[in-house]
Amino acid sequence: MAHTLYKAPTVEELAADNAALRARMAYMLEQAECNHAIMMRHQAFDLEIVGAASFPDLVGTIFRALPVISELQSVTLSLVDEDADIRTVMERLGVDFAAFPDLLFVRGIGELGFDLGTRTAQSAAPKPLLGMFDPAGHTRQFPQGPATPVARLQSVAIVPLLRNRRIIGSLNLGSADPTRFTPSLGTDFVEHMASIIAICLENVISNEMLKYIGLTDSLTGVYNRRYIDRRLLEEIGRARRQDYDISFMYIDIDHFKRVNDTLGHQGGDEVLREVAHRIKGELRLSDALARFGGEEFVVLLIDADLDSAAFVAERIRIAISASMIALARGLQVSITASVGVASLAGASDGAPEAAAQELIAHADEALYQAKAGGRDRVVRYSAH
Ligand SMILES: Nc1nc2c(ncn2[C@@H]2O[C@H](COP(=O)(O)OP(=O)(O)OP(=O)(O)O)[C@@H](O)[C@H]2O)c(=O)[nH]1
Repeated sequence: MAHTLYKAPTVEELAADNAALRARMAYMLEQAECNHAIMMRHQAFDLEIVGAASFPDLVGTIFRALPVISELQSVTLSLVDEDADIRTVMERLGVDFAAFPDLLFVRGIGELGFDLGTRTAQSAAPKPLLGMFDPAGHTRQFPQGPATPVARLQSVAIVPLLRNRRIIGSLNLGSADPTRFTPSLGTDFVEHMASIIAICLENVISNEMLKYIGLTDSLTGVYNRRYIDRRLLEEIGRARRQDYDISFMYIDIDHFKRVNDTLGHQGGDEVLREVAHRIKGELRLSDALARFGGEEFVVLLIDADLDSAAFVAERIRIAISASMIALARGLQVSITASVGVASLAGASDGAPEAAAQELIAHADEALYQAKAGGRDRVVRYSAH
């Protein structure tokens, strides 16, 4: 009978095994700690983006934090903005897109790079595209620029941003590690991250849209009274702190009732839109134009005393009356406007709310005098 001889390991062998096991355990522990740290960083990131109060706040956080916590060389976002509504509204709300070179807009989902086939509302959502970076094929997601060192990218993940199966854009992740994103890799993690980003994006975009709608006049697209009331208080505070003057003007179309009576309400609306356009053409970017309702426009001029405001008012009056306004049905109409101007220097030094009311009342009084004096003129407020 053959015996298998069992040879007891030597003490040295046991010690070596032991050391190898310990090293392996230490490595696994280190990996677990590392994964835990990554998870915690991602949780903190999720919390931060969920708490973002505005669109610039959200995209700023994504571009600042995601490359760091995910150890990526490039993170960009492509947003579907078919009619450029998102871009227009954000610009109107003061978002500086130059600060976000990694924020990209596309006109349709076809431009995102996913294989959509004949996509219907019932189609399955597209999956993330993981693979080697292709300098020719990925220029749309990773445009060359100082902020996006494309040359160093080796592998990329293009992850769809989905809201209720609707594709709102893509999250584009670029790594210098060729093995970071490979087609065989699981996509649960990046899909989860993209779903949180998509929810946050949709939320802030709808909030900004609501903010915009709440502060603008739907007929002419200029600001409304709520905006001016708020802005005036801020500007009065700033003007007093920095010791400059601000002015306010009321612009009222003359005999607008006649315009409406002869051209109809729709014709009147067209005139209002064109007048808003002409006034805007005479203003600086820092000035604010609003419709206070009816045929009354107001302008808030920053860093302008009564003299310069009256000068601008005269330019506006001429721009309104200088040429006929062409209407959709081939008709033309000639109109004039009366303007009342007042400045903060002419108001008392009370609380900003009282000063704002006084400034508006002074401009209104000057407007009344312009109407009483024969219309088509500018009158500056002066205390009697
Ligand atoms: N088309 C149009 N008309 C409006 C709108 N809001 C107010 N109006 C009209 O504006 C006219 C204002 O008329 P009035 O306040 O009597 O003044 P006016 O005819 O402009 O005369 P003066 O201001 O004294 O020169 C009215 O006919 C309103 O119906 C609007 O949103 N669209």
